[in-house]
Amino acid sequence: MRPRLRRWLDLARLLRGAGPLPVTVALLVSAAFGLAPIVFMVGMAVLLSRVPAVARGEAALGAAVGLTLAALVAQQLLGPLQFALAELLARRIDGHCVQRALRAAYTDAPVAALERPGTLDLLTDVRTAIDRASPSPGQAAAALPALLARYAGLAGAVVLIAVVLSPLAGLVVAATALVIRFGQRGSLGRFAAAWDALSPQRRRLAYTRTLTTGTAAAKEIRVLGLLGFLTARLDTEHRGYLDPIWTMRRRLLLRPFLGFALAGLVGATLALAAVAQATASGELDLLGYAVAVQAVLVPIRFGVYFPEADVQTQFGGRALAALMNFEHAVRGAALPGTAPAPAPQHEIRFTQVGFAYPGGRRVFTDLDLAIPAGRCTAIVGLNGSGKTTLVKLLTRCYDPDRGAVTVDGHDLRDLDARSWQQQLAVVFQDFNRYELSAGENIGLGTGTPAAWRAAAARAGALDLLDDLPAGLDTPLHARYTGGRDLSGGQWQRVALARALHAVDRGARLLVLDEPTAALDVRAEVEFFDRFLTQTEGLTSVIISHRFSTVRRADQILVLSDGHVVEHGDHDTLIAAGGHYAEMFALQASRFRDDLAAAA
Ligand SMILES: Nc1ncnc2c1ncn2[C@@H]1O[C@H](COP(=O)(O)OP(=O)(O)OP(=O)(O)O)[C@@H](O)[C@H]1O
Repeated sequence: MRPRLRRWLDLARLLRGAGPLPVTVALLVSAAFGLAPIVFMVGMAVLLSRVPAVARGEAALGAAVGLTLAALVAQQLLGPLQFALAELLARRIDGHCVQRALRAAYTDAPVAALERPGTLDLLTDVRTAIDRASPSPGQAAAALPALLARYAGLAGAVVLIAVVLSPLAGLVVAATALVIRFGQRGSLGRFAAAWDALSPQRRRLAYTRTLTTGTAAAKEIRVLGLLGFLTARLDTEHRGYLDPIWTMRRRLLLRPFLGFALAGLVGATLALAAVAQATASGELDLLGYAVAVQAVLVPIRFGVYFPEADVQTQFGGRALAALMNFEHAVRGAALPGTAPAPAPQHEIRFTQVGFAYPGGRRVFTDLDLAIPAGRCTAIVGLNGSGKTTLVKLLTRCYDPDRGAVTVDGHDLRDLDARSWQQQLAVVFQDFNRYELSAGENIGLGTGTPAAWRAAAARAGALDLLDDLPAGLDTPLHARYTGGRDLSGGQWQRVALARALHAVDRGARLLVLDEPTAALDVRAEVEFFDRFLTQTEGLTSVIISHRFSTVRRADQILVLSDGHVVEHGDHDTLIAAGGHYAEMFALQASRFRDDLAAAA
């Protein structure tokens, strides 16, 4: 955790994101709001000390009355204004923080960095704060002017006490206020640190809550009768989280609060005793007495938490620290390479590639394979053989820890990751189903409706689009008015259209990871026939665990346990009578049955 002073400075620096004018106005309003009670105090003291003159309505007191009333009105008006300005600053600053988090997560961060549990935790903390489920960095920074108001009030009161009573009394009162204040903040800081340590419990609880109250698992909860199990689970998670919180509250907040309240009482008693003694000895006239008694009470208010600032600065400050640590972590892990990536002209080659997921077992030890440019390569293998991991290395979600992936002899690690990824059109196995219109799901911010329809036609998704209530404009989720949800196979066609649209826009390597897993048998056959014709001349890689569907590919690589165990075209592999021939025969008989059933 960053040193305390650094964290305050980091927060103050965030204020720049809100623009100079709102910040200046907020600081001035807060200073005035903090000093208004002091002005009111002096005005009241003047009026109290001249009660008979007030009763006679002497004009000489008009200034005191005016000042007192102005201070009273200012207190009433400036409070809400300070609140509104804080909200404005917080919103603006949080907007900048969202940009920073997005930039770090999606530009600087390779997927490998995002999958590290520590980094993921930081990102989750940032997201929770930005969603305002806990105080945000913007709220923390916007609370700084509110703190200024409090300290301006304290400074005013201390000056008054020093002037009317004695500098020593002013010092005692200031010291008492600051001891209570820093003590309370310290307790809050320790509470926040202990709260952080409970994040695994908090996440489990949040997950169980979402599970029980969301729609994702509603079907299974009903049909499998999981309500009792989940309710008990929710109860256990609640206890696991809330019991330690309450213990911490008593230990870290309540007991120190009682101690500091006692310290405040002692300080105030000493100050009031000094007021009594000075009054008795005649050193203090009525005006001085009235000022001192009110001023002594101001620092006592430092014995409570400031609802407008404390939780915000404490927890929002931690969220900012999480954001800064996240930026640091992903920048440190950024993929190397700056050279612009060439489009593959000759081949992409994996040479002696080794790779293991962080903390996981080794997926590849010495993987060797070549993907010729302008041809279709199919990679087949059983579940867990490493096919998707190969796609992740090819798309530079990760870099290998041994060996190299090269494009026409250029090591991918020397190339700028973004420029390489711009050459790719990819449908991942777990591709995203965006809650956007059908057209936007294909174009994702690029192209025209005509281009989307052309890509959809090639992906076999045109009938599907024409069947939607508002065609390309139909939102692809039932929760939106006029929206429509799609079946797994229909979504897969939309994802294919998205990839083919990317090819139209200049992508030079098409990678499809299990593109037909959700299609029925007839659609799968159709897809491959159409796909190979339409992508002729394009470098394409198709991953599948169905051996029987990729036989028309120019080259088939059989992956087993992280190694290419066979390669060649379909006829060569069948003639070889190895693993491919065996799996093909096994799956093809099933495939024929399914096809016959579909026909
Ligand atoms: N993010 C990850 N972290 C740790 N291990 C992983 C991760 N993703 C995959 N693995 C492991 O890597 C191995 C290869 O997985 P991969 O997903 O590449 O296989 P696959 O051939 O694509 O399988 P499938 O056909 O089921 O999609 C498996 O043992 C898997 O458990």
